[in-house]
Amino acid sequence: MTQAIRISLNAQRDQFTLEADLTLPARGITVIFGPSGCGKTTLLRCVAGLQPATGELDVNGDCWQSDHQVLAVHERPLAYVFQEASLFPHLSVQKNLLYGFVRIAPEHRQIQPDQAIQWLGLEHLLNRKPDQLSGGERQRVAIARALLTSPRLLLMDEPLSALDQASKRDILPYLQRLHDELAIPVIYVTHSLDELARLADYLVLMDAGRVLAQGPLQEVMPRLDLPLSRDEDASVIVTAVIREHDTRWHLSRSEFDSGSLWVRTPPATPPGSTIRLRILARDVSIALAHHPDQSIQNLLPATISELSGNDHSGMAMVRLQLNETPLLARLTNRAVDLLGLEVGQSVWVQIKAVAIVE
Ligand SMILES: Nc1ncnc2c1ncn2[C@@H]1O[C@H](COP(=O)(O)OP(=O)(O)OP(=O)(O)O)[C@@H](O)[C@H]1O
Repeated sequence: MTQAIRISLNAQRDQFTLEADLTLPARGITVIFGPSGCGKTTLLRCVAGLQPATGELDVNGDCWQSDHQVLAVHERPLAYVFQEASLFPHLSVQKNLLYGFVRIAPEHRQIQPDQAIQWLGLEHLLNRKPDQLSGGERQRVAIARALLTSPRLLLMDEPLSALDQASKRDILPYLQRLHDELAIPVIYVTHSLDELARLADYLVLMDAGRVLAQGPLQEVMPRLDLPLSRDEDASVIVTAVIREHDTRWHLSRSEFDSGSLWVRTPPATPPGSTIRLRILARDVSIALAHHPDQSIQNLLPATISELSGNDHSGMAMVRLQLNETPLLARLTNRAVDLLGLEVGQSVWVQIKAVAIVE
């Protein structure tokens, strides 16, 4: 049995055509990213069976759609979380949570209420009614309720977009927890590069109804041929392990495939903890020689693997390899010229800031 999500769906609505050919991992969070109107919601709706599409859909070995059969919406074991939580207003949080759960046969229940309540931090909210919750709390209840239906696939369509910045910040750690704890695959639509950087294991970039690129986050983000690398916040994601703390300066040494980086000590991360780092292209600078000043931190040897100038903006993007790990650096075209940078050259990169995103 193939453990993957195979989506090969075409749909047409008025002038808009969706052509999606995707193979997504059997578990983890796949983020669908692209400009407004590119078809992200249409894709989710076709997967859910809410919108007619032709083609094939196979979810971890179960056929949901083929030339011979098309499962109706209610026959697809999935859950859908929308921008606005649609909870039953007259039921308490607890009753909202149990609504779907009790309708699942006990032998098909993959997640127990206590587990979902703990993951989403709902213990103190169980007796409240939805109108006594904040927007972020309502959305956490909606996610827990969706999980308790034990879906084979969880679809999330911009679940944070209706929330203010503070509520988004509060809810993200709960979503991040789902990476490790949840065996159910998630397809997550967002406009936000920040959510993408924090949540995605696998990334699908869409444009005008088509798939521009798909692959593991670490492979897609550094690609210079894709629009993400031209974004003001272009960045790469690096997974690292905390090795030691410098308690005097509140810094920690984190080790990744290709070296070490000092980062601000994240809370509750004993040595051995895995963290996800986001390194923005604008925070990376390039030097031709090792600087003798030992106080400079996060200076690493690298090789230039690709260069792309942009005459219009005057800025260039440089792709570098630190052994196994790709990195992006945004420089002015003038700096590229002054330094005489070219592909294959060995240089030093200084990483001026590293954000811990998980
Ligand atoms: N009910 C509808 N009838 C006709 N066309 C529609 C309908 N809903 C959406 N569309 C069109 O389908 C295209 C894709 O829309 P969709 O909502 O899937 O995009 P999206 O990427 O999710 O956008 P956004 O990020 O703005 O939510 C758009 O061109 C849109 O105008």
